[in-house]
Amino acid sequence: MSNDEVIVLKQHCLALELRSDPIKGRGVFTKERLVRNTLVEISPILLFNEEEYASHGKYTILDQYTYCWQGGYALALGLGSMFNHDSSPNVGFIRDIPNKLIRYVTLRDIEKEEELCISYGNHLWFEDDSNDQTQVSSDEDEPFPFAADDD
Ligand SMILES: C[S@@+](CC[C@H](N)C(=O)[O-])C[C@H]1O[C@@H](n2cnc3c(N)ncnc32)[C@H](O)[C@@H]1O
Repeated sequence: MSNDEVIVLKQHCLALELRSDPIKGRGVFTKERLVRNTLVEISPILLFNEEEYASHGKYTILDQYTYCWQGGYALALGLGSMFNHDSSPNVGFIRDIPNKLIRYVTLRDIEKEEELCISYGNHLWFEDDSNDQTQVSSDEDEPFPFAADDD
């Protein structure tokens, strides 16, 4: 995929697209207006246990993608790994531990052409390029290992 190529996700029932940004990399955008509480994605997860993650995963690119999970760390398959961070997110996520899924739901109405973003929490490992950098506390929902471990 070249940097400016748009991938239309035809298999998805919502009109979502992956677009690339020179700083943030790939991100998820909507081509249609979405109302609050719309389920935009269900991602099955791949679970790495604590030992496996500590020995291997954390030394790889996985460390930029994995969510803290009961018993280890989880890689969201599908679009779940493509949501960029915004400190005022328009999408929330809910871990379904027994079913090993993450559900992503809109937190407000979202206009056509907006990027869909989640919050990674307050402990970022990169310079935040989101538009509104107001800090919000989301301690209960720190998705990434850096956020949980590096204090
Ligand atoms: C879970 S990935 C998101 C998908 C990623 N953009 C890609 O192309 O694979 C997390 C990475 O995206 C980038 N990223 C996400 N949100 C960002 C933001 N607000 N500002 C700058 N970089 C961001 C960072 O490089 C981060 O390590």
